[in-house]
Amino acid sequence: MRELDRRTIEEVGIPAVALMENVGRAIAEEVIRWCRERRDVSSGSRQGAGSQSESPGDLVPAVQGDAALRLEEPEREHWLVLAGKGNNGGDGLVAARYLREAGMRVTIVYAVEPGSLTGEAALQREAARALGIPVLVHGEDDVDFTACTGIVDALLGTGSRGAPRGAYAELIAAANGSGRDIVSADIPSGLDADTGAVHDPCIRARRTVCLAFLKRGLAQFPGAEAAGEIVVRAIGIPALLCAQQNVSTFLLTEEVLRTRLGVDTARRRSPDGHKGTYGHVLVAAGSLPMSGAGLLCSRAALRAGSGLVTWALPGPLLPPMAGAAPEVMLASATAADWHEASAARVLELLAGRDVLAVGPGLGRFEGDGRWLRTLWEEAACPMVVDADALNMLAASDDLDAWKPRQADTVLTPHPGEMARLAGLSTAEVQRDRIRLASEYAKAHRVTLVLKGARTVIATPDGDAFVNATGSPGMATGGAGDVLTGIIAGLLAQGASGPQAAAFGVYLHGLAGEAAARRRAHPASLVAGDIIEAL
Ligand SMILES: NC(=O)C1=CN([C@@H]2O[C@H](COP(=O)(O)OP(=O)(O)OC[C@H]3O[C@@H](n4cnc5c(N)ncnc54)[C@H](OP(=O)(O)O)[C@@H]3O)[C@@H](O)[C@H]2O)[C@@H](O)CC1
Ligand SMILES: [K+]
Repeated sequence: MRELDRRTIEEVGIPAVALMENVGRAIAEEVIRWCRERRDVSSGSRQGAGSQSESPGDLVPAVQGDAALRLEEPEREHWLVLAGKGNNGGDGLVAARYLREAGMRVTIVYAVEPGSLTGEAALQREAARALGIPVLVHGEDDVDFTACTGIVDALLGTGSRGAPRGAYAELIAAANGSGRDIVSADIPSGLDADTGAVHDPCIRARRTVCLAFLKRGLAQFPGAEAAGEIVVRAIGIPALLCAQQNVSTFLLTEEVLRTRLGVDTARRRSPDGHKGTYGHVLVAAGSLPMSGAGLLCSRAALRAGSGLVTWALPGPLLPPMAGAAPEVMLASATAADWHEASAARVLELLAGRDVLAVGPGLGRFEGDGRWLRTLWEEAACPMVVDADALNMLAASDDLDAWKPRQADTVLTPHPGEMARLAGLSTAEVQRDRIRLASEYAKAHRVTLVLKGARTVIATPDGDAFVNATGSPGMATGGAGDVLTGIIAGLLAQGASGPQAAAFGVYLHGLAGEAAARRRAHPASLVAGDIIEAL
């Protein structure tokens, strides 16, 4: 983003102050829209909008036009604009001007002595002064947060480094403690825009007006939560430059699925297709205490469209599982529990089948690292590796010594499994999910699905996709087994590893949302509901 700003100003010649004017106006429009929605909600004329949002991090569409700056009885509003010394502060000063023009009461609160503002921010300081907008300076004047109806946070933007210091930290804490609604300019001050890490303190915004493009830190938790609703507003960066910029991180939308990944999201089935047209998944999963994992995975593969699914499982599980899902074929992979030599039988069962999904509910057993290595090296088809199979991978000394796989490989770790794979703590994994997933995927030539709210899909070529579909109700046992089945089902129909992983995660989330809507409360969602909602 900073490079695009720079090129717009230096190479195209659009002055920084012109961009800042667009930015400040966009922020003012979104503040006014916030005021309107808040009034609608409190008067009961509209429900579920604006301040009623229960989904922090949701992207909401922008509304523009001349009417966007009109508010009835604007004098009922008194907003404080907290301004830092950099360009983010300058954005806030422009917004203050537009809000004042709209008839609202506005007070600028400088974090630093206003004389220390430089560049475009200093120009805006003079414009605000010329218009007589009231000013307070932190440290010199008392700032009464209880006297305002809302706060614009223009303290720190993409130029911020580390935890907010001094006056910035004090103003952030006071703003959060005021209980007033906060609208942030670009990012909530105190957020790391790259990783989504939330410093102490960090603004807790109701709405964030993100400029030009969604910043990675807003697409990831906990950053998404600090941002509240997110509105992305154009600021005048030419499309030509955007196209030239080598962007490799994307929010996963249907458009991105189509254009960046080449997924045909509206694909029809051919009228003369038959079950063999749509592939055959072999699921190697399940053990006595966790047989359901294999069942969920197999059923999900069918619901995702795989023509046939065979579930390879320990022989003693066959009788109880027969009839549990009549559409799934069962095959005995071993006479008793899983053991090292049963890998050969799984390979045998793979003959004539198109995809291997391995891991859900397997448990750990003697020689399981060698068991997995045999499948990894010998299975010539695409493979999804999940759950205990990931732990086997993590426990094996050196993945790089294994024979490289000839077909696509998709790994689907949750943060704990990722931590074991990467030799880090779970907290370290969560601190910078996109970077970590990308590095692992590139280094090991796999597609990596790092699960959790805002799942990251990283491809061997270095692209990363952040998924925004899903429901908190999906935090339930078996949801991961369902995802593995969906991805395997898509692979069976000819999708590549990155296509199947990204489209699979996207669909899994949509199905979870649909399933959650059918319940009175998302907490009662169970994994099987996701399969039924597909
Ligand atoms: N480029 C453009 O033309 C456009 C940019 N735009 C806008 O500009 C924003 C980026 O602006 P920016 O680069 O001026 O940095 P910004 O975030 O305002 O603050 C940096 C200042 O804060 C300070 N500081 C840093 N860390 C700190 C900390 N932890 N705790 C305390 N202080 C800290 C640091 O001061 P220092 O410590 O270095 O003296 C520095 O002076 C961007 O997000 C968008 O809103 C748009 O208008 C479009 C056009
Ligand atoms: K900000």
